[in-house]
Amino acid sequence: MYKIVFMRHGESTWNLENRFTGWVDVDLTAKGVAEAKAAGRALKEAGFTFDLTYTSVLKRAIRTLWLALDEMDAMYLPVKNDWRLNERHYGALQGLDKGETAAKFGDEQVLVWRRSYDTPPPALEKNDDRTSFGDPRYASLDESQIPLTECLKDTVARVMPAWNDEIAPAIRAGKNILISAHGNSLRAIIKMLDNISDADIVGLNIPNGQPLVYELDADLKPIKHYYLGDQAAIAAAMAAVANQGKAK
Ligand SMILES: O=C(O)[C@@H](CO)OP(=O)(O)O
Repeated sequence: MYKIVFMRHGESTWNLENRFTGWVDVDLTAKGVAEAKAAGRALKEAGFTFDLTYTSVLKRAIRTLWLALDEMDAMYLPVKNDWRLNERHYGALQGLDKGETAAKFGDEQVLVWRRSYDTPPPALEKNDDRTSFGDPRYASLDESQIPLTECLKDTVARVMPAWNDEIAPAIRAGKNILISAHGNSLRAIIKMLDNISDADIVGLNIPNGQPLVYELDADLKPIKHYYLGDQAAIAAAMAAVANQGKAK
């Protein structure tokens, strides 16, 4: 039996402001820092140890990982930064207020943009200042790999090669792995692992800064999964994420 732990970053400044974030590189709030440290303590207290860690190239996930590792006294662990674990690109919605967007376009439309499997948000224009073209962290990528928007299906298509080519072989080699990533890049991995239908994935919301443990069989099929920590608080945090896209 294998185990892997996933963790969404702690609260970011744009989570607090309720803005669509995607590939924008915002940092953690003080609450996000506290969540990341608490996640590290929870992992340590539950006896988890790791050999290898993965995160995105966005600082909210990277800092969450660093803070959690510090709490575990495990900052020596290798950290692999992979752009393919980035948040889903939110296209022209990046920077907009989620509640205001719902008031303008309706809760239903915003739910489709936030959670549907194959309907992307409106795309950025190529000459929009908000594109990631020219950002040095993506210098090794072909321009065609840098999204202007993404639906979850697109995110699955970029995350899965990272899973299949890097992470799954490391799990099979017996490495204990911690992944610090994002709400929608984790939804992409979980959809694939649990074989969640395109319809049911709409209802899956991931809370900030809560370690999510997956136990996997020899074929890397999930046996069970559970969040560490206070289950009522986690359920409330998931419901709060679901409600972020509603007009007040
Ligand atoms: O804004 C985003 O990039 C994501 C995660 O914070 O939000 P949502 O939950 O609306 O997909």
